[in-house]
Amino acid sequence: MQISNLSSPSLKITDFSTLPDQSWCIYGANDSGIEEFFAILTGDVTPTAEVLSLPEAPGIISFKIQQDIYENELRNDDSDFLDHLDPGTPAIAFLPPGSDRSPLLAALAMTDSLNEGYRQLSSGQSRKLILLREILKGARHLLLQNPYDGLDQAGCLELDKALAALHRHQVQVLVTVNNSEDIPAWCSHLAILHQGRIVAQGKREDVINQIDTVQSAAKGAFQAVLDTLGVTPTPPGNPAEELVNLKDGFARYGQHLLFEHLDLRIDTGCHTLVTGPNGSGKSTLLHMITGDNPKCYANDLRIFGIQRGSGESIWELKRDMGIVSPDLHRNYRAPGTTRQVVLSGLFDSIGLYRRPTGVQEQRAMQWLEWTGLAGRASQPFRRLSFAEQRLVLIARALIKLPRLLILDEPTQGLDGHNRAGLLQFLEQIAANRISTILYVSHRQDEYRPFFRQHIRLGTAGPSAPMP
Ligand SMILES: Nc1ncnc2c1ncn2[C@@H]1O[C@H](COP(=O)(O)OP(=O)(O)OP(=O)(O)O)[C@@H](O)[C@H]1O
Repeated sequence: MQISNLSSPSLKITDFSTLPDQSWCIYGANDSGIEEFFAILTGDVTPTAEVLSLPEAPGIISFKIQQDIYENELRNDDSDFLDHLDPGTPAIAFLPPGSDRSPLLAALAMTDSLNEGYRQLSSGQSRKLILLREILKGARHLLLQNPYDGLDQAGCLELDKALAALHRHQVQVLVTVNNSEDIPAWCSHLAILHQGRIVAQGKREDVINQIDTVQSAAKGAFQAVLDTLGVTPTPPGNPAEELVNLKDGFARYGQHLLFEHLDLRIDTGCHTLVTGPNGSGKSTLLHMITGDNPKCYANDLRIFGIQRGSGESIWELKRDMGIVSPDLHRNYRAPGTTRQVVLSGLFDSIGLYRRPTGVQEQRAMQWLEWTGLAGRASQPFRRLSFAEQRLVLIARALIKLPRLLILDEPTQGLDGHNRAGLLQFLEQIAANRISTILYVSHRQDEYRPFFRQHIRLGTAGPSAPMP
């Protein structure tokens, strides 16, 4: 691969080249131009450049490819013409013939999911499936965008082993990452992208020390400040109210039991962390609480003191919730501007169908400033990068500072500064007793002290108070 004198709206790259025996990691913050750089490498964006020699027929993993597959599956959904839900293309059909014998399937815990339809896979499982597809098809070049995002810890380790083995077998692997902790040990070379330029490149051991300097010069886009919102903290002595109460809860699809005997009670201030391997039922549990999964009716579940299935309106319950999830992100496909997406959080809609007040407009602009996106307020949301879209969806959930904030892997695709910014803001929310937070993450550095209980799915003994 060779790039010389490349110029694009957000990148100026004088020289970048790789050799066949090298595997590269490109590290950059969300605003470094790294998403555009990846799109250039995959041929999705064509910049002006003196030399642009890119790998032929590479295997590609990216947020865009995952979204394209999902949207294609939606287009082919035949549920309306069948007497049952169309599960979509079975996972096995995405893999090259003979893949079912690959040990990597078991290593990534995907053997039991091969007959499930693509849309039934959990977000981590669908990412693993596309990773498997690209790895097993035997491409000589792999281009992977944030490959560890959304994978459970065991999955990250197994993927790391597989990529290290591919590197040893002369497959040229290039990964881009937004978090320095994700820089893999097996990559032989490292480049750092900062403000649209490659500021360091070379052997991993020669460049890694420069990460700290670049990180301290950067600052994340997410800069929300609770004080300026003018919200009154809830007095400490206020009695706690019951927000969620699930008794002896269970979730099952056919023969596949996700969890059972789960007691989950969340009162105001009882910020709750939910963890567990990919496919253990975290999103299913959260969808039961948000009313987006019919399993809530089969369970003894009270939300805000109201028994589910008692004729209540889900929209009334949603009024007190703010939600971010991989599922919301991939389904936020309604046309609209960035500003309209933030405003839609006030009405719990996908798309904006009501006229907001002047105060609401101002508040949305305030949130766009806090996410570094005020300049893109009038641009179509779908044209933003994945990380920018994620920041907008976070703003959409936070704009109404709801009683219950449901954040399912909210930091996917975000860099360290943005993750830290969001978690600091959540800390402020918790300290001022504004919202109660229900949070899912695979990243251990997000397991902050403000969480009061920890629900572990997919392991013995599902629930425990935080140590
Ligand atoms: N409609 C459905 N029909 C059959 N199985 C389903 C359906 N929806 C989800 N599943 C299965 O339920 C399991 C749990 O999915 P869920 O999304 O809750 O997992 P998760 O713990 O959130 O995973 P991840 O960490 O990857 O996001 C998965 O194995 C998934 O394939």
